[in-house]
Amino acid sequence: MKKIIDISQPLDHRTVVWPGDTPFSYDLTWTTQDSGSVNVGQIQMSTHTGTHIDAPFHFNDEGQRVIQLDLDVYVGDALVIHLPKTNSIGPKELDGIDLQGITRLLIRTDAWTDRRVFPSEIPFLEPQLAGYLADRGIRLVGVDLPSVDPLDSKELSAHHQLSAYGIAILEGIVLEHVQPGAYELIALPLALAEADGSPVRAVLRTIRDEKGG
Ligand SMILES: Nc1ccccc1C(=O)C[C@H](N)C(=O)O
Ligand SMILES: [Zn+2]
Ligand SMILES: [Zn+2]
Repeated sequence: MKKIIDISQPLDHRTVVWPGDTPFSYDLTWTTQDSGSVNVGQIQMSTHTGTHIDAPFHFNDEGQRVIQLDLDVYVGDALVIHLPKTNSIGPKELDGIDLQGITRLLIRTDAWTDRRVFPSEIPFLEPQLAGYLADRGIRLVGVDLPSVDPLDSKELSAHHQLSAYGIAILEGIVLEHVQPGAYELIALPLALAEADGSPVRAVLRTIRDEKGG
């Protein structure tokens, strides 16, 4: 059986959000007692909460909204690489990693493992990484961090460069329990027609069948 590894952050009122952004809440609009039959919930959240994807509209007024995104990118073979203790990630950090035939690259930095607090500093993707990845056929990059740019960045160079090269952005994945290697990724956004981003349930499936077929 192919094993499913959950790489999503759980969403509840404790989930840490970008400073100043909408906290996550789940409340019951009706309880079985009120309604006589059902519990019906409502959620309020920022589109950039927990494990999520960015649509280009997040950083570009003319950019694609979530529903316009090509879903192919969010399902398929992915390579998990481990780059701990690095301040930034550029072509140099990927030197020696064979990206031949890789379409989706997930980077485990282990720089945000205490997810009860928003990090004060994170490793970021160097803008020149976008062209390097695109040249090698990468169409999605995922990070175990709340952003691909430095937290205080207003230019969002990595976001813009990745988007310019047609590379999709997946943020806030949980990889500390994942060994580097090849997997199948599934991280589909909701069919949000207007949104700039979407929470995803991100999972990895092991490629090779484990014992028991
Ligand atoms: N929620 C925010 C509120 C204000 C300013 C930025 C954010 C972000 O989410 C940026 C981050 N690079 C992101 O794409 O998730
Ligand atoms: Zn985001
Ligand atoms: Zn982002």
